[in-house]
Amino acid sequence: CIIQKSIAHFSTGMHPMWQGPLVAPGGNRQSPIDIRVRKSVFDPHLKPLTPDYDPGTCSQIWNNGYSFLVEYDDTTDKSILKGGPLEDNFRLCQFHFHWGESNAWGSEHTVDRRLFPAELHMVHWNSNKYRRFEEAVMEENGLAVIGVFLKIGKRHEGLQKLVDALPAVRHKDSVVEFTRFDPACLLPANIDDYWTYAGSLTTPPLTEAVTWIIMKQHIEVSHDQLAVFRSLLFTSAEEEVQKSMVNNFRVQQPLRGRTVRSSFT
Ligand SMILES: NS(=O)(=O)c1ccc(C(=O)N[C@@H](c2ccccc2)c2cnnn2CC(=O)NCCCS)cc1
Ligand SMILES: [Zn+2]
Repeated sequence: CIIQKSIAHFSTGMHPMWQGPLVAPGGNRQSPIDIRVRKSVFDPHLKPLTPDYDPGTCSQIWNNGYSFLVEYDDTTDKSILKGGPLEDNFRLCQFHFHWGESNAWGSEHTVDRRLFPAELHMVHWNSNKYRRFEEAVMEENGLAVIGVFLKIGKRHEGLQKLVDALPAVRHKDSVVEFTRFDPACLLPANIDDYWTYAGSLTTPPLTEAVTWIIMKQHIEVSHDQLAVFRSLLFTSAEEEVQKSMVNNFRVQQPLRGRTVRSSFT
């Protein structure tokens, strides 16, 4: 999902644009949200998630001035997500993270108000119904995003290859080739236990196109690995004032009567 750089440029003027409009105009399914565990409803019809990713489709890392995106070639159905709450085939186009300046906060979603130091988003679009990402992102059932919470603990061996590449994309709009990375290594051991709800992109255009699938089990990364995320910059090499890329998360949004379903009791 190599998104035309122009979109990223167009939207940079509105720093800190993440906070963006607090709620999209007329939005009643905005993200992120606080997941109230006792209010979630067990749905026995939810199937296990069946991601099937081909590391060969990994292409590059791009610092787009809000996060760093690891992008995948999504011109074929080589890296797809099926099952869970999804009726169709969803193609992986990119993954990225949100994190804080300290380990005390950084995630976008919370579980019973509990914050995590960071959150991984794996972004997929509905390739049964749409021909490309840009179409799907405007449609109600266009996207599926897997959210995984990160906790500080032991070093994540699979993540290290990505961490080592980050200094090459320190500044906004920098891109570096990045291949043969298997995104499945970032998923927790148990992907059968998740919450799912209808929501939106958490950065502009905030479109209400996302089926969110939030993993109950977190992954662990080391303090030093997360510190490298914080060494990235929101700003481009030309700008004289450099701003650390931290706290790139959106404030929580009202549930507006939505039900959060769980795949587990
Ligand atoms: N945080 S999240 O998982 O909810 C999330 C997932 C995907 C996108 C996204 O793909 N947005 C791009 C887009 C391009 C075309 C139409 C609409 C949206 C865009 C807009 N300006 N830059 N981009 C590039 C981009 O990928 N931004 C994601 C930032 C990391 S949160 C945004 C948020
Ligand atoms: Zn995100």
